[in-house]
Amino acid sequence: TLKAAGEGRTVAGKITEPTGKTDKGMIDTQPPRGTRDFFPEDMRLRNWLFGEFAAVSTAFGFEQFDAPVLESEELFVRKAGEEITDQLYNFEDKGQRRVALRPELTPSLARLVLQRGKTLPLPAKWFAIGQCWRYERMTRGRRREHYQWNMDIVGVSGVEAEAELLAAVVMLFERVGLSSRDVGIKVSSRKVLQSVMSQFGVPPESFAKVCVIVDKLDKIGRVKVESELADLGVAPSTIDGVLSAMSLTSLEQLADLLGPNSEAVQDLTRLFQLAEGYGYKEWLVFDPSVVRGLAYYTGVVFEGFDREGKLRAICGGGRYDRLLGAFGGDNAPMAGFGFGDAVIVELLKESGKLPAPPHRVDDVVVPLDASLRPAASGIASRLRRGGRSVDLVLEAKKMKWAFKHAEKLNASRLVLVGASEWERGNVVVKDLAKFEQMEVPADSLV
Ligand SMILES: Nc1ccc(Br)nc1
Repeated sequence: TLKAAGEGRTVAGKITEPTGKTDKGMIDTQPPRGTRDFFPEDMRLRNWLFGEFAAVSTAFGFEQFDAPVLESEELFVRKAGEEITDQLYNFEDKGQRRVALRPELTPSLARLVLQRGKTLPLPAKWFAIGQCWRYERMTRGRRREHYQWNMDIVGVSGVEAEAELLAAVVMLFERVGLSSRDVGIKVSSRKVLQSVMSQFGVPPESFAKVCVIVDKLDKIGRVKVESELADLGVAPSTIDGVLSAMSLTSLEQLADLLGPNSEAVQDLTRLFQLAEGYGYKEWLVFDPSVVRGLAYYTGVVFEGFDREGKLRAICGGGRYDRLLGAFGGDNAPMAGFGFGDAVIVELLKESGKLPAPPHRVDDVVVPLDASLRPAASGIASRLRRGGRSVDLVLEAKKMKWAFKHAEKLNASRLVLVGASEWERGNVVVKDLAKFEQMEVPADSLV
């Protein structure tokens, strides 16, 4: 007997062996810990969402790329204490190579850009939708994989690149039915932190680590942030300076703190001006507490959030002008974002905006007699070659069953191949939307 168990169904019986076989000799039908199966109904939703991702990227003239899920570990080894590298899904393969399942797509993008080198026409505007992995102790029971949509611009040093990327994020939100009342995008720049830290004499080499620690403020609280910064040798007075800068609420206040000529103020002022031109300024919120947790960001950073504050960041991104240099190449200005497939679905579900794309076909073709199967198959082939999706009934079925089957498949038409009509070279076509039935020459059917 099948019983529903957790998220999937298993044959009755307890798992008795390390291989996961039950005492009934059945394999464990659940996917590996932290991973998901996509049944057809899940796949239809995923295809819809990824279709929206790709449609936005295409609307912005971006080209799609991909790279292996499996990468050399060295691509992701960074010494800034990031969660993403602490949870790297890495291992040694049978050739004693240190490899890892990619936790993000940006280092792979950088590798491909370096591979093309000077032959890559700039600016390059690339997007990808790829599965990314982390290995987290299951104590927290979180997923170990998700799909991430990335858009990146290589070769544009001005915040025009970030403005374009933010426009793409806004377009996605609008296409899936969300407004600036539902979600917003917090925007800041790491140059804020950089300016404050240099005012307090913090050495530049600590910059990435300080950002990673400060990014955890919401998660671990001020006391722990202060102690981790103190472990880095950052004086309490500096911490006060950093944290007070992060509590500013306007660009005017930022200009008072850093001076109107600070790069952070100029970048952000320009960015908000550009947002006005695109018409999405009301989606943006200046929030200097946003630093993002990736070590390689160097400038503007941003993250999408639900205004009810119930969920984790929906997406995140920013400028990272020194990643190619970190890989031993010549630097080029780069900016991009990552947009996961999980939080957005949670948000749409909670807002009652999650679509449930149905399985449907255009036509159901059914031979009403075994001798008419070759004729029915020929009709199905011709309809398919003409671009229609056709469910050809593969077993001997009566008309009543075929009718119910066509309705279940949300078909537009039911094509009945019956002996008497076929003798006249005809078939019966039931239009299931208009509830009409016609006998038509088989050869005329398209
Ligand atoms: N980086 C990363 C990978 C996989 C998941 Br789930 N979350 C974050």
